[in-house]
Amino acid sequence: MVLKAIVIDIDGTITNPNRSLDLDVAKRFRELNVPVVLSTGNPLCYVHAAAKLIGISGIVIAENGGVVSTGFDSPSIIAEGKEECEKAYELLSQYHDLVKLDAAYRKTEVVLNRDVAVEDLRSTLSENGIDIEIIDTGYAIHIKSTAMNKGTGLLKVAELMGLEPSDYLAIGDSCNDAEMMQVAGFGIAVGNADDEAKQAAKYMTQASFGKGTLEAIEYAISNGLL
Ligand SMILES: O=C(O)COP(=O)(O)O
Ligand SMILES: [Mg+2]
Repeated sequence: MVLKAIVIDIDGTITNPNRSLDLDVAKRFRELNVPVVLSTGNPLCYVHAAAKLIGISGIVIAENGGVVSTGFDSPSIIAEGKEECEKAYELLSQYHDLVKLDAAYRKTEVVLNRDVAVEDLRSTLSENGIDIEIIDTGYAIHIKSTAMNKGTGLLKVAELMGLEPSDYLAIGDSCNDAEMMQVAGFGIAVGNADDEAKQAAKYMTQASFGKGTLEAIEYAISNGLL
């Protein structure tokens, strides 16, 4: 066994196409003898509820690395940058019709409904000389600081768990998983993954969504990685 833990995305990776949790994945996590860390673009309350119900670690990565929780009942590490995201949002909303998501819960990002083209948002920002990242995960558009991502989140999580980032198997489906896969010891993209996630991964499963994750875990075990 080379790897000592799993860090894994939520939407598109442990879910079904309708965003419901794949129950076979939850069951499989409980049988594993390595810790499983959820890593998501969703806010902390969402991922903590998911982790508690699945029955896995309260150490999680939320808001694309902006928020790293040190446990269910312990304080979180919250990155700087919310203010610059709000400024970018104010500017963008002068040119585009935008709908904010989860605004009450977000500590580090501004997140938008996917009814606007990201390329148009990026053009508006660059025309106005604003250096901020805009990503589309397939589930939401995130206005985020360039200083944090799931890869920087994994560095913090590894430190909290007394492990190296290279000790983790990273599994994901989208552009926001790329840095985490690059920092981890081995990255697997599920079959429904976007091009950026596929490029960052060392292996891609045939199956998609939660079934892809089940395949990824079996691949890692049968190849002596887990
Ligand atoms: O928050 C999103 O946009 C997608 O969430 P995910 O990182 O769990 O896939
Ligand atoms: Mg995802």
